[in-house]
Amino acid sequence: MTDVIYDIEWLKNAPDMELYYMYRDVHMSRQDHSIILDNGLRYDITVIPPARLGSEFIKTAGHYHPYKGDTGYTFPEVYEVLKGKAHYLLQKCEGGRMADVVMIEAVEGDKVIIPPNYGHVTINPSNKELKMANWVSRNFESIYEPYKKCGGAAYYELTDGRLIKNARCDQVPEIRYLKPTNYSKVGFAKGKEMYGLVRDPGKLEYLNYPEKYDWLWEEVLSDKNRAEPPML
Ligand SMILES: O=P(O)(O)OC[C@H]1O[C@](O)(CO)[C@@H](O)[C@@H]1O
Repeated sequence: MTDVIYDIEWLKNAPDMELYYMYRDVHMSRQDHSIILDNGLRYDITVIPPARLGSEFIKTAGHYHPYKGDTGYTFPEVYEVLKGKAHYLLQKCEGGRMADVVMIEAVEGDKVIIPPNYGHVTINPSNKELKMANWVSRNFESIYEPYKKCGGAAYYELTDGRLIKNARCDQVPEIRYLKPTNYSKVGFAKGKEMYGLVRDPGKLEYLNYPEKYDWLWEEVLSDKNRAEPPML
């Protein structure tokens, strides 16, 4: 984490803290687990306690996912906020420059799809615990190097509410604020945890076959989903 933190002064004397907790490959029964394995999926839970990294809100390290073979699509992911509030900060690098930066604010029950070719960081911008779940393909490992090399994501979210551009990133565009992707078309239902999709894994097919879902990626990234910038 030391490579991706904004407040370098704070870091000099920062305590050795546990920042967040990831529970991997969670399932409620053996039968569920065998469906999850058969479909090449993984369900994880992440808990990010409220904390500050000096003048910055606590966040995950940030990573990209690898390309799926030669499809030109990296593996996507989907999150659900189980408790608290999250800011998902997505970024896409193209031809060596930052082509798009998106922030999605999500609260309990919201689902947020991370489309292919976007890296992501999750920020807990509150003084309460954030608990979230994700479905993702189990067929890859995350790539951390680009975030480490740049000293973090394209923006840092400070505890006074400001979003500061990362000076080490080239030509950073303004943030586009989008709404959560609570789409019934991919099986999400208000008030229902997406863990339940273990009974309908076809609805999660886009996680392993992103090349078949252009309509979904268009929708997820569309300016029609514009939201107001979040208020602290
Ligand atoms: O790998 P990082 O950047 O620490 O981010 C952790 C997040 O990524 C995931 O490992 C999956 O992309 C989640 O389970 C977790 O919330």
